[in-house]
Amino acid sequence: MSGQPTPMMQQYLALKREAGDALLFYRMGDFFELFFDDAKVASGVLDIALTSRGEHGGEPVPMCGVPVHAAEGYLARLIKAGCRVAIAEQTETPDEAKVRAKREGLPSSKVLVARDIVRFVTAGTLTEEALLEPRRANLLVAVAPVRDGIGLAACDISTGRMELEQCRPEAIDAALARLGASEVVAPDDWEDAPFGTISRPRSDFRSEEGEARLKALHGIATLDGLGDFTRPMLAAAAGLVAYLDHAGRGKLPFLLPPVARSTGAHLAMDAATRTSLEILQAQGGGREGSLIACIDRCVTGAGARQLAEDLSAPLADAKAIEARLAAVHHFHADPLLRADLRAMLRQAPDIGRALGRIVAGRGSPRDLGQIRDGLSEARRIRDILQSSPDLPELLQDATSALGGHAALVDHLARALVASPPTERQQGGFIAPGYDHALDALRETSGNARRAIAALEAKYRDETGTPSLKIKHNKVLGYFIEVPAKHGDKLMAPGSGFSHRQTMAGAVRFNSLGLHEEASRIAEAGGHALAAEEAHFEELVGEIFAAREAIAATAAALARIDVSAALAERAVEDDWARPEVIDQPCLEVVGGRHPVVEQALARGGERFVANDCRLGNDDRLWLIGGPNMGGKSTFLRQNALIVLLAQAGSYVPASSARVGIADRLFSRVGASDNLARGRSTFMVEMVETAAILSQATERSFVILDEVGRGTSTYDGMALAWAVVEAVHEQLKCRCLFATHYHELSRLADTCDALSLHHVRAREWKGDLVLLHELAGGAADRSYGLDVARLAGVPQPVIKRARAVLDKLEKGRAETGGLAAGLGDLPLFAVTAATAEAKVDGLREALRELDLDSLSPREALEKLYQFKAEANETKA
Ligand SMILES: Nc1ncnc2c1ncn2[C@@H]1O[C@H](COP(=O)(O)OP(=O)(O)OP(=O)(O)O)[C@@H](O)[C@H]1O
Repeated sequence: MSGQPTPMMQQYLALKREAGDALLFYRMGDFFELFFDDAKVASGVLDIALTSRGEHGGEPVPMCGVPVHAAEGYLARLIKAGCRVAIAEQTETPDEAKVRAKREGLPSSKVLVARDIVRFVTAGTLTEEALLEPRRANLLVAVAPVRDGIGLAACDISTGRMELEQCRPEAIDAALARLGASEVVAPDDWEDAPFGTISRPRSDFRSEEGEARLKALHGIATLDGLGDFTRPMLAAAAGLVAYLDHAGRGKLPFLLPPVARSTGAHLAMDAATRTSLEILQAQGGGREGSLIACIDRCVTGAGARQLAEDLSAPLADAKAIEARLAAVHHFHADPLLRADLRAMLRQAPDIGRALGRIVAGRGSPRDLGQIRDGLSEARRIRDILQSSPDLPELLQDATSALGGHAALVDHLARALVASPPTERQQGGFIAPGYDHALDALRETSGNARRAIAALEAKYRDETGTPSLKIKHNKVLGYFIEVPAKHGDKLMAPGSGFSHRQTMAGAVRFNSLGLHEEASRIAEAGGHALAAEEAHFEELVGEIFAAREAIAATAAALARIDVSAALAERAVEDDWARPEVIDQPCLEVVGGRHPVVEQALARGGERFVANDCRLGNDDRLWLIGGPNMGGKSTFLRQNALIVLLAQAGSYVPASSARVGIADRLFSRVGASDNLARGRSTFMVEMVETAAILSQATERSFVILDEVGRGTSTYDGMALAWAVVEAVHEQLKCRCLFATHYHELSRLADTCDALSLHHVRAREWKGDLVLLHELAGGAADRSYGLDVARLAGVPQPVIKRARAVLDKLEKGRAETGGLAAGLGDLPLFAVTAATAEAKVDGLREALRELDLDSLSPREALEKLYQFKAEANETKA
């Protein structure tokens, strides 16, 4: 049909306009249907059939659908694929629609069931257990770039946690990388929005609005008691709450009072550093092979989420780090306590997320049961912690947050059955003995059920039909069924049975007795359900009232789990407690790379431990040696040791003194990380530029073969200049791995730079890589030997050897690539001297009294200045 769209289509199109770019799930009976482009996208992602239904504008309308009962699984796949979904439910039943039609004077055949969007399902606004990963936080972040900075508001609505912070425009990428949000929203006029950001109207991001919403949300007159919130932070909070309001269609999820995250409280790492150190994700994209996969021994999902956060945002404050280390030490020193605690934690359900669902109005009886079990487990944990002597402060604080729920636990324990169901519509979750009226109703329906069973036996006897059965289905309710061949007996007038339905092989009947018992069941069942529903609401209300204390208990359990898990990990591979100090040093004895060590152990190989000693007078190590010799591994293991120590963990070393770093940078020379749209060398240079502009004297930098992505001369020249800049200007701790032997000359001019190499040995003509770090420059690079090890054919190796001999001969004769570089003054020094000379000239000009000069003197002065200026240029 073309021309005027049908009423249904009109309703659909109006809802779709509201849904915007979200896919519209349009409820029709037992299905959610999708139309037009939505249907094409969804059928592609979900791999379900694309059909069509009717016409619109003369064209068939593409359509696909998913059954309502299985919608969660489909939603999960759509969200994972980056889609957002608007759920349009029927907001009245067909009967209600008919009544309405009558009231409005419409023919009942014309009336359409009313529908409305009840919720937007987006990656950042999930609470369903099935859609969330248990060991990963699910963050929604709002970014508010305003005049005095950029505000960020982050929340995990599955647990209610909310944080506000402010950063400078150049630090926004690093902040977003740290948060790793599932969804980012920002004002539509923000030009630097990263790809995938959801645009929202600028008017949503007003700081006054943010302040007002937060006050109203937490019922407080001023935010002063919560922390110091700046204007950009409040603007971001406004944007966040407005988006949640939009997604929940006016129903806000669980939000705890916000915490202000202060800049400088954490070790800053940008996105490239995180990727290169493979903290939460390996280069391949998965968790396998990452740092967290290697160290995570948490026994609860909440603990794993906390650990991921600790590793994403290590601390920069010695006291706070020490507090965490003391907690790990406590469990490290007491294996029995650790084992007991971990066994208990394993039993504890994820109360943080159960609470999130309950407060968001999506809780189930099972969630209530989880709160009951989690809180009572928390009390048992509190008891054993309280009896442990010399509890460090962090654990004392956590312990005190575990209790205080006695009345609630007691109430839940009395009210609920042992394992409450996930569905509340069918009832059956309130324990017997809790409500006598409910027990009586249940007894009535139980009696009636027994009476029905008795009726079945009685009718079999009376009719002489042993195959007679009393059955139940949704449409008919209770009925009597006999095989078709016995149907006539019951059809006979005066039999007491009334015919209801004839099927292919059976006939169905009703009887007065059955009808009476069925009515008793239905009535008692209805009342029982209503009673259970009322109890459910009451219990939810109680939990809601205690939400902040329950969230604090959940956070305390997570912290305890992390501390015990880090202790467990430290014991496994004999890690050491680092000494954390406020000086720019790094002294590691017997350091190891946890991920490489684990991989080697699987193949029965041993990792060779290495030391690292960086301090004020030796802060830049230039590391050479053969390919595959272990340079990258050494660089990274030291960066990971700094990161782990500042996150409050023991470290893979025999001992470590770690001077707190303000920023950590890790750069790997071009050739990896393709698929980024920029040439690899360009990426390398952009990243190097970032280090040169951002690192401070307190930073720790690892640079791995910077310059290798371009021609030898260009690459070496850049590497040279970068090393000089790090040494002369940044003055930070730095490990620099390179294949350019020529750079070793820098040791002559840079006094805080020292040379090191990974050792290799030739044994019976074969190359043996020792993976051992030694002082001094590498003797040669062994590139051809490694190529031979890798299986490059012998003739090619032979030819390469001949070419190499020629090149080396040339080098010996001419002084090589770096000939003449020895006389090159340091660039920073050159720049500084030139600057001083220009200043001198300026000074001389200023002091010159022009009126007292003769023309000849003036000319002489001019010549003199010109000569000095020429000198400066040189
Ligand atoms: N300390 C060590 N002990 C044992 N094996 C090691 C050690 N360090 C590295 N290895 C092994 O050597 C391999 C290569 O190490 P790595 O990538 O660090 O070398 P590289 O010197 O950076 O090489 P290239 O110059 O080719 O990049 C590792 O994958 C690991 O298997």
